[in-house]
Parts: sequence; C-alpha cells; structure tokens
Amino acid sequence: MGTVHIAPSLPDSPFLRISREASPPAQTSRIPSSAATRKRLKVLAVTSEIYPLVKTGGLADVTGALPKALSAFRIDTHSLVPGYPALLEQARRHPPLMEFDNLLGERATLRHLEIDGLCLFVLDAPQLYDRDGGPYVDRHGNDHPDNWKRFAVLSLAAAEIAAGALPGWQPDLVHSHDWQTALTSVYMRSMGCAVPVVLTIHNLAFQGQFPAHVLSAIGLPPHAYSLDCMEYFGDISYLKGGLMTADHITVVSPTYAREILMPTFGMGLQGVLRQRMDRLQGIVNGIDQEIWDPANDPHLPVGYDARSIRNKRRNKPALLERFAMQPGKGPLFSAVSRITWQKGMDMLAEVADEIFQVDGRLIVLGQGDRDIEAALHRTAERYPGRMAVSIGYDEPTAHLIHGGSDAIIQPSRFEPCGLTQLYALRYGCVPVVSRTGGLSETIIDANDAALSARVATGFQFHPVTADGLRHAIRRACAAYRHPTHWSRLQMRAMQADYSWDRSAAAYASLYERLASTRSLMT
Ligand SMILES: Nc1ncnc2c1ncn2[C@@H]1O[C@H](COP(=O)(O)OP(=O)(O)O[C@H]2O[C@H](CO)[C@@H](O)[C@H](O)[C@H]2O)[C@@H](O)[C@H]1O
Repeated sequence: MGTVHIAPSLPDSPFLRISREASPPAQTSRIPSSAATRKRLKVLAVTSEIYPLVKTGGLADVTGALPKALSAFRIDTHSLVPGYPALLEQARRHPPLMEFDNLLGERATLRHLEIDGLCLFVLDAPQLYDRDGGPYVDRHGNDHPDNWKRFAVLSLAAAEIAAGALPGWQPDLVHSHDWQTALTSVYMRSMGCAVPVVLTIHNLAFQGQFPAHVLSAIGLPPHAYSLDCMEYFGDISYLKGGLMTADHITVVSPTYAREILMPTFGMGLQGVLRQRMDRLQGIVNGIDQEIWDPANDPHLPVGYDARSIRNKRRNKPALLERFAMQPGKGPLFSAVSRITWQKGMDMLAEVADEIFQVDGRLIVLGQGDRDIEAALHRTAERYPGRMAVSIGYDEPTAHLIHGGSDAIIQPSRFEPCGLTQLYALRYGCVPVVSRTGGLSETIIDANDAALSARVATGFQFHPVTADGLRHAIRRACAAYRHPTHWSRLQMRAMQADYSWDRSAAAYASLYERLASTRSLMT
C-alpha cells in the first residue's frame, strides 16, 4: 500500500460507476492555462477549512497560507473546499466549471473563485454544506449528523478531479488535510488514479471514526474494511484509510512525528504510523507574516516592530480596557486557545492564582469544553478586574491580545505544532509553553545556557502538570521583574524566523520528488 499505482486507464470498478458513469463532466468554462502555468507544478489541495474564509483553528491558517508561500517555488495550488455559506454568494457569481450528477447520490456544482490570493474550487452542494453553525457542528454545537457523508463527498469530488474529471485541468499532485479529506487517496486508489497524494495530519486526535456499515454508503468496496485499509477497532476510520493509501504523510513538526509512534501520543494509530514510518515526515508550520504583522496590524492601536518594541506597551491599556481590567505591577498573561483538555486549559484554571500573587493579570479567549470554561469562570470571579474570560471566537481580539500582552501561556498536553506561540514570538509576547510536540522545538527555554548564549525566547515546562505550569509562571514573573532581561527575551522572540519560507521549501521539494517519481514510472 502507499506506493504509486500505475493505471493507463481508469478501471471499471463498481465504485467508479457510482460517480463517473452517472456524472459525465459537463464543461461550461475552463481554467485558463498559459504556457507559463503548464511549467509549474499543479497541486490540488483538499481541505475543510481555509483562512480567511472558514476557520475553526490552525488547520485554516495553514491551508490559507501555504498556497501563497508555495507560489514562489513554482507551485500553483487550487484548493477544493466545501460550499459553506461564507463562500457561496461570491462563488455563484462565476459560471460553473462542471456538474457532478452523482457524488454518493448527491448533485454538486464545481465553481471557481479567486480570493485573497487563493485559487479555490468550491463544491457547491447546498444540501450538504449550506447550513447554519460551523463546518462541523450545528448552531448548538452538536456534530452535523451526516459529517460522514459531507466529507466523503468532498473527498470523492477531489478524487474525481485528480482522475481528470475537470476538462483542461488535472493536478500533478494532491494534498489532503486531516480526516475530513483523508478519503481522497482511498477513492483515488480505488479508481486506479496514479496521481501522488500527500496527507498532512494537523491533529491525530480527530480521526473520522464511523460505524462499519457506513462503508457501503460511501461507495467503497467491502475489501476496504480490512486491517490494511479502513478497519479500526470494529469501526472504520477515514484517517486510517488516508494513512494507508497516501504516498506520503506529513505532520506539522518533527517532534510530533516521533511522538505519534508511541502509544501516549499515537491515539491508537501508532501501529499504523510505525508501519508507514518510511513515508512519515515532520514539517514545522510557518505563519503568515502579512496577516500577523505587529507593524501593520489594523487591530492594534499602536504598531511596532523589533526596533520600536517600546511601543508595544502602548497597546496594553487598550487591551485592559477591552476586558474592563485594572492595570497591575506584574505581567499580563493571556491564552488564546480552544478550551480543551488537549490545550491544558484546566491546568491554567488551577494555577492562575500564581499570577495574581505578583499583581499580574490574565486574559483567556477561547471556547470548547463547558466544564473547563466553567472552571475558568469560577477562577475569574475570585479575581475581578484581574482576570477575564471571554468565551467565543474572535479574530480581531486575538490580534489585540498578542499586541498588548506581556506573555502567552500555552500549556498543551500534546501539540502537533501550535501557531499561537509563533504569533506570540512575532508580537514580542514571551511564550510560556509545555515541552511537547511543536512547542518544544519552536520555543527556546530561558535556561542558563540559552540565556548566556542569548538565544532564549520563552519558558518551557516539563512534566506537563499543573505544578510544572505553576513553576514556569513563577520563572516568567521573576524574569519580568528585570526589565532588561525581559526586553532581551522579547527581542529574541521577535527575531525568531517562523515565516513560511523554510517550511514551504520542504513541501515544495517533497511535491517535486513525488511528482517526478510518478512521471518516471508512467
Ligand atoms: N477563541 C479564539 N478566537 C480567535 N482565534 C482563536 C481562538 N481560539 C483559537 N484561535 C486561533 O486558532 C488557531 C489555533 O491554532 P493552533 O495551531 O494553536 O491549534 P489547533 O489545535 O487549532 O490546530 C491544529 O493544527 C495546527 C495547524 O497545523 C497545529 O499547529 C496545531 O498544533 C494543531 O492542534 C490560531 O490561529 C489561534 O489564534
């Protein structure tokens, strides 16, 4: 499994009949292709989120930024996304590219949209995607009951495009992301489509696990329910299917790539990942430095960069005012995060008092687990004016928090990469992070050696326990009492380079290698 399959023509599999016979592509317009475009590598990215259009977390940041960064490497990415309400109005202003008559029994229209430097293929199937709520949940926070179908249809459409359904445009490579699009390579292999596939796991905790009977409803043959494909503890797992059929698997940091081979972080898939270890690679995320730019951030009252870092403090009053808080003598810590066990936000509720002992302040912005939210609220009630908790998702406020806080706390129990700490570095907020996954390799702990080498950028703690976090907060508060020491940390943080350049180069060389291997074999 996982090697490039060569098929001179698409086989007449029963699966194939479901969509291809029933849906001869009706071309109504073409993607322009100049000679210059032909020389560049064509990539079909498939994703359930993309910034700035639809975002619930870090996945969107990556899928929104990577295509732009890859462009410099002569890679043209078209991103296939579901036709959520946020996209439909604009997408429907353009003529359809093609119609799918029968994607698992559903009709869908493929539309093309260029927006914010992104080339999108929008899968317009209102019965599946044009709904209230978020990409995965309804307005009450419950999973859409047909998520198994919504994301299977998205993956099937991607596989169809990869196999040549769209006249005038066929990708050289497909890049799928997380369980929602992991079926793409399963469908492609089932069709005999030889286009190489990279699957990126942003978070192994989400696996797309459904009852085994779903298999026939998603148009896959019974033999897909096997140990070396989708079978998963008596159910089926979309992510496992992707892991077994993609040509290459990436995760979002080298440390996480090692961690997930062990039971503690492998979430039940460690055996599968070990099996595919020769195809597994960690590539650390970058950040979009135009969107996260403290010198030109429309959400900050005062812009600054490393040379004018003194101006950063002028954002603090606006931030405190936004949360109706009083200034204090100690540092202002913040957390911008999903409020979940993964992110360690329960530990933060437990040890927040450490901050108030030195007259520090704490702001928490996020949403998620109701019990942890309640625990944070209870702590905040004990410290009025000193701690604020805002439940919700608010991008402008996230920017203001990075612009006005002294430090960002990210006490994750596991963290594939983490982006908040990278934004914190860029904004001169000193990160206080657990030593796990991408956090451990993007933040340099302010230990004696790092301080004397002048490379420290933040504080790490291990073991990842409430006591560990408490100790790290104490160390940060102690450092804050020495302004020279603190501003040196801030400067180092701001000088750290987490632009996409290096990571995009790693993806580009992976793409080139896979695409050229395929062309040698065909
Ligand atoms: N309430 C709120 N309001 C506004 N913005 C909020 C917010 N809560 C979170 N955010 C934003 O959402 C993003 C979260 O990204 P992370 O990488 O930190 O975690 P996430 O678990 O979503 O991503 C997964 O995928 C990414 C991308 O690969 C990995 O970095 C990560 O480790 C993995 O868990 C950041 O842009 C953050 O600012």
